[in-house]
Amino acid sequence: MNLNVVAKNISLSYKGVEALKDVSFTLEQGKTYGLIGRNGAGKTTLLSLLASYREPTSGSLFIGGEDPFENRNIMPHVGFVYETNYSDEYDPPSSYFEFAERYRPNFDRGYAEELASRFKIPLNKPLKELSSGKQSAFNATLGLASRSSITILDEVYLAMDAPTRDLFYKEVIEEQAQHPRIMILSTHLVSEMEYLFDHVLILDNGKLLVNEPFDELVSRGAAVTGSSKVVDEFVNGMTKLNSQQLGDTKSVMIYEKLSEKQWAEAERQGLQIGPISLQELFIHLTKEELKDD
Ligand SMILES: Nc1ncnc2c1ncn2[C@@H]1O[C@H](COP(=O)(O)OP(=O)(O)OP(=O)(O)O)[C@@H](O)[C@H]1O
Repeated sequence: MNLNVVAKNISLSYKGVEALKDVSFTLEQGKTYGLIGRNGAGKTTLLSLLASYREPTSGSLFIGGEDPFENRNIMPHVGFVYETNYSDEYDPPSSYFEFAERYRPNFDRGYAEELASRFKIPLNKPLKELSSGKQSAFNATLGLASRSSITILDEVYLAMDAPTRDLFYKEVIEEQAQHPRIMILSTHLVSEMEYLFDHVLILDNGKLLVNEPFDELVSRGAAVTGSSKVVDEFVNGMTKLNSQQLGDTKSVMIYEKLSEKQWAEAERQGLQIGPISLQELFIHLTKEELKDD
């Protein structure tokens, strides 16, 4: 079943709050998407549409060519896991696995138990008694082992410690190799997760600011460093994200695909051009006002 996602001009308003504004994108099987945005940018709102928890106020959303809302052909194939409050949950992980086995067509119980063992999650202890890190790892386990064609993980990694997150990232890569699907990872941990992303979506105040393959996006960011006057002349007319100066040395972050001619010109003028990370792009693209100095 080819369950690609096509979103066209989607907007969603809560009472008085326009959380998503005219957002369009497509998602393809086999790719891992990084969904990034500042607090309140609309990430969870967007994911709740994909999971059919809500309907858009306007625009259209298709999964596998069909409207997913209350659609029994589609919903079992969309797995949405997010930080859940288990403080009143007496059921143990094993009960959730039984439930998932019944309702998730691709759920792999053997893999879920293997992951639980690697994450050291006790299978028969009430969820309310697990530490928050183990609860997060349990959520990630459910998401990975469900092997849903559309697997959505909304910030489930925040409470995990660093070694557990590392284990989780390795599983994401391994799962995409063995059981390719659409994986959407919503996160604030941009710097440590960026190597997982094939494609990046950046939401900013409900608008889709970036919708690009990871490699293309980062190749458009660069830090130009050199003598202040030469740098200023070189970056004149380019989109500038940030600048720093120490004595006569200036470094300007640009958001621009440089041509071969520009690279050669930079070299001729003794300028250094270095890469910038997705995290830096994210910080500067979504700050309140772009600097223009
Ligand atoms: N149920 C709701 N009722 C009213 N407004 C809401 C509701 N849920 C979210 N919002 C508003 O919609 C906007 C987007 O919220 P959303 O939770 O989608 O952002 P987010 O990017 O997931 O944020 P965070 O990173 O803080 O989790 C915010 O302004 C938020 O206050």
